[in-house]
Amino acid sequence: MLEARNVVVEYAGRGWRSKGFRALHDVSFDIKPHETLGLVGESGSGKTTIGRAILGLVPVSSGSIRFDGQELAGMARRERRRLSDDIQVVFQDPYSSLNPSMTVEDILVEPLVARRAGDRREATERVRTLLDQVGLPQDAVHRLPREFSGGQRQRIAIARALALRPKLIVCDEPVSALDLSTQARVLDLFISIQEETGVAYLFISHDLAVVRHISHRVAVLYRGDIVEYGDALDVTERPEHPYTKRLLMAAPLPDPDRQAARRQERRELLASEAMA
Ligand SMILES: Nc1ncnc2c1ncn2[C@@H]1O[C@H](COP(=O)(O)OP(=O)(O)OP(=O)(O)O)[C@@H](O)[C@H]1O
Repeated sequence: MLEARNVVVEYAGRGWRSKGFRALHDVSFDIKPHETLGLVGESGSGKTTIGRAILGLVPVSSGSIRFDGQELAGMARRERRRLSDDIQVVFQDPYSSLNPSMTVEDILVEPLVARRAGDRREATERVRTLLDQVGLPQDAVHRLPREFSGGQRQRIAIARALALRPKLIVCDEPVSALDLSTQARVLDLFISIQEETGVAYLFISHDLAVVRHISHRVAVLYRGDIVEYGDALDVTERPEHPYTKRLLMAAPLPDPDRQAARRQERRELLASEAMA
């Protein structure tokens, strides 16, 4: 679905004497329909830059990013706007990514109205479905973002990203600002939404354990280059590149059997909560 080939991104220097900075050197990867590609690397390795290049927020200096066969690099703004129904984003900070003066209903209706996706009644119906999908109560519609916890706000941001039924969501550190138990619940929500809707994710995180939990495949980014790329378990359990080994040593992963058992327990808990 998305093919990035030999992508180079250079940020312009600030002063007339300062040189530009090459944030991505020669980056290639694919995202298949319905899959999660995890992108892991330390701060400054270029993860956000990859997300921004896909979203058209930074220009690609050379190389190609194709989405459903269409070239995104250098695409005109109007065409890009049409595509933005298909590619959505969830950012890290659930406190600044939602307009504080809009109710949840307005936040969720806005993308539908902007794209003329049905009339107001259909939009209201869609909002109900979205709230169900992200596990928020129906009475959330009349409340403001400040009335919700960080995890709940991230659920609102996820509902907004889902509103137009995108094919791909760029998730840029979407659980990093949350405490550990909320992280686990929001990650499971991402997984269950994918099972339900088939949406694909580019899931950006500095945390190898988070990336392993959610990803089918993983790309490891180091100073603007992908140094390791493959099946999530292979990359995270049997890394070949010294940098990935270092990442793993810095943050050892929990025992995979225990992790799988905990994932199953959480699924059962979520299912029983949904039944209740
Ligand atoms: N607008 C900009 N102008 C100049 N340099 C930039 C700009 N944005 C990012 N950079 C530089 O590009 C490199 C990659 O940044 P990027 O934000 O993509 O990294 P990251 O892996 O997402 O890091 P973090 O996890 O800290 O967000 C960094 O060295 C950063 O300083």
